[in-house]
Amino acid sequence: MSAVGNGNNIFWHNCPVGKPEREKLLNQKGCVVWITGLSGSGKSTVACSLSRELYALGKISYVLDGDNLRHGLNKDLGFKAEDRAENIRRVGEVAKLFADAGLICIASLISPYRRDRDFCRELLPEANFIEVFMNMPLELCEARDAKGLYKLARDGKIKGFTGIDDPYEPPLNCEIELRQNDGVCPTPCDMAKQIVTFLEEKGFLQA
Ligand SMILES: Nc1ncnc2c1ncn2[C@@H]1O[C@H](COP(=O)(O)OS(=O)(=O)O)[C@@H](OP(=O)(O)O)[C@H]1O
Ligand SMILES: Nc1ncnc2c1ncn2[C@@H]1O[C@H](COP(=O)(O)OP(=O)(O)O)[C@@H](O)[C@H]1O
Repeated sequence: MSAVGNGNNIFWHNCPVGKPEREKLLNQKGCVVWITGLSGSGKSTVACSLSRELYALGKISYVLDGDNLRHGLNKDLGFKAEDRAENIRRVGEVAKLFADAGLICIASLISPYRRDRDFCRELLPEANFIEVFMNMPLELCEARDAKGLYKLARDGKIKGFTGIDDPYEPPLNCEIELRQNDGVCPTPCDMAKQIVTFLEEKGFLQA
């Protein structure tokens, strides 16, 4: 046992069944696929499509969706920069546990601040954090406006809405960038397959 944490009386207890043993059972490697982008850029859709593609390949994944987590784990948080940072920190820690369990954890959150995303990257072993940038123009996201939130933000009925009157910092170091080709957005299935190809090439889909 070794002493860790902020307090003096906190100890880390090791378990003999570890990540490698679980990965061998599952025949995959645990990792975090972190999908970032504006509201309406297609994060949740790609996350679900990716989970389905992986399932078809016999690989176990779990989706942590920002909207869904705000119904429970993060229901006490709003959208101020500090709240968003705490939201991302918590999800990063949960994602780390899922990856340690051997799962392919797919986190889909706006996660607008580079610093917050980089914090989550640092939580994981090298190369186990795969940042996917949904690089869709604001105009496209706003035209979709699936939840009517852009309209409310434009009408001043929501303050601090990402992309309208709150910042979004695009990644500088992402592993995968998903974008339109000649003004056409690829299908969710095609984008999910692009991520699957990356995971295959990096060896995450075998123990
Ligand atoms: N002010 C403001 N700004 C941005 N988004 C807002 C806001 N208020 C509510 N919503 C809804 O909350 C969803 C984003 O939650 P996240 O947890 O992903 O946000 S963040 O990562 O903490 O920035 C987001 O869902 P997505 O559309 O799936 O991104 C919105 O539905
Ligand atoms: N590749 C795509 N092509 C066309 N429409 C899409 C695509 N991906 C998502 N959409 C649509 O855009 C809207 C927003 O998608 P969603 O996944 O909820 O985005 P986000 O999670 O980033 O807010 C939904 O109505 C969804 O059906």
